[in-house]
Amino acid sequence: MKPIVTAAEMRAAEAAVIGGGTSVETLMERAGEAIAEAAWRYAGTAPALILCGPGNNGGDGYVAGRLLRERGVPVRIAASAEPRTDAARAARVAWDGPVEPLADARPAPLLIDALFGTGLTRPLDPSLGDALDRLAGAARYRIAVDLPSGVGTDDGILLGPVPRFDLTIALGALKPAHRLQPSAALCGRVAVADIGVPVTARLGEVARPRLPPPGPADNKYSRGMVAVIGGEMPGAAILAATAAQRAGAGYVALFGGGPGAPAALVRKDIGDQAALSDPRLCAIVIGPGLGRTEEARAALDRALGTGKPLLLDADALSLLAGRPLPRFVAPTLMTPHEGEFLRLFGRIEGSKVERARLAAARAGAVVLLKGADSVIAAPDGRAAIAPPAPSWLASAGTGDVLAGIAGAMLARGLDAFDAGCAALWLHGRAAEMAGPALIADDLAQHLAPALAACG
Ligand SMILES: NC(=O)C1=CN([C@@H]2O[C@H](COP(=O)(O)OP(=O)(O)OC[C@H]3O[C@@H](n4cnc5c(N)ncnc54)[C@H](O)[C@@H]3O)[C@@H](O)[C@H]2O)[C@@H](O)CC1
Ligand SMILES: Nc1ncnc2c1ncn2[C@@H]1O[C@H](COP(=O)(O)OP(=O)(O)O)[C@@H](O)[C@H]1O
Ligand SMILES: [K+]
Repeated sequence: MKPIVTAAEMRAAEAAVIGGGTSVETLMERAGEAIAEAAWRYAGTAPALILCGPGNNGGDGYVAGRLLRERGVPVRIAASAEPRTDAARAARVAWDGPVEPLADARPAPLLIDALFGTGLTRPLDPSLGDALDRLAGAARYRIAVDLPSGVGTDDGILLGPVPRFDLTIALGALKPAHRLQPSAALCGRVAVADIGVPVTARLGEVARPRLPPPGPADNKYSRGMVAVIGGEMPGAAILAATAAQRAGAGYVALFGGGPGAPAALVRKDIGDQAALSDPRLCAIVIGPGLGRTEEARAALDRALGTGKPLLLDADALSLLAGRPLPRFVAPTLMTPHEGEFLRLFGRIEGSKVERARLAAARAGAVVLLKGADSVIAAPDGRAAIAPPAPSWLASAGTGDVLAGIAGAMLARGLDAFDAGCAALWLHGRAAEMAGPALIADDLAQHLAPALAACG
């Protein structure tokens, strides 16, 4: 997993490197080199305007300006304030060109935003925000140093209006704001620059899972047997069941549910307790299309009573809301969207990562909080953010598909956190391949190549 570090973790990592004998100036020089290199590759010799703030983010900007100029790029620098750190002051002195006041700066084809990075603590002064917006709007290429100025590093909120960038150079490591909305959408492409600062993080980006294909010793049961419990809306359960099949489960049984499913789907009666207790059954997916009737509640209680690994989604989550959560005896993965999350856990303050973490600890289950920036957290503190996925996923039924994939991952023996991570990756990859205007049904047919990439 690529590490994702908070501002405090990044500061601690930098302090450790500095304590080991590397100067801040050296780190700033490396950051400036990375920015100059990226700008050169991206915009060539297009004239640049670099906006420098008072901290080390601004310092990175002065270094990048000097190095771009050495490459023959016409560079102008505009500052919002005098440098306030020793390293930024030194970088300012080493820049031998003029520094314009930001308010009067004229735009240039390439805009590099080095106003604020991880040190931003309060909303931008409106005049500063206006200047950034004006200059970014008039530029052809927009690059942010570390972060777009005006975003909250750890929660991705916008502390004022923030323009859209084409490229963001994340220094040392990804920060939550590069992956959490709304800021993630404003970063453009995010490139991580190695500045020689090793980081340790409690959070990561969901990575491609290792899912080896079946071997000669496998049979349909050993590959994972999944039960999907149907209900009032049969389409949703069929989407989940088909996804479980295409995500590699060897045997998928649909309990209840209507017509139109693949012939390979084994059909069971909704109340078939013996089949649900089959010792070969490795995971139960319940919620998509379940409904909230008394029959649905009874089906949920039966599933909870089996003590088997569970994927709880949609109506199963709504049925659990408003009463104390049961104590889950087997690995359990909950996949709420924001509405279901609110119903289940009430209002929780903090970033999406903190909210998912707290909910997981409270539930004693892994919580995968869906959205354009899906976050997964385990009760033991593990947490990850999904890589960006196509917004075409905002389409009815795609969550049912995710639930089915996750059921297959649980059934193949992954723990609930790893199962959720693997499902997120496969789901996103299948969506990329399905392309524009995808519908949930399309995702299943793209799971095969996604899965093949994980072998
Ligand atoms: N510390 C280090 O060793 C390194 C830091 N690097 C860069 O340094 C950045 C962090 O530097 P800093 O901690 O100096 O922080 P920033 O440069 O992000 O900004 C901090 C400064 O802005 C002021 N400030 C905060 N919010 C403000 C607001 N709304 N309006 C006006 N002023 C405001 C603070 O009082 C402080 O003076 C990183 O994002 C990265 O770009 C890199 O140079 C690599 C090495
Ligand atoms: N704008 C978006 N960008 C990327 N993924 C999204 C976006 N909106 C929703 N998704 C994903 O699509 C799925 C929708 O699931 P859900 O809300 O449960 O819908 P449904 O119940 O109709 O299946 C989730 O996996 C979610 O993360
Ligand atoms: K910046």
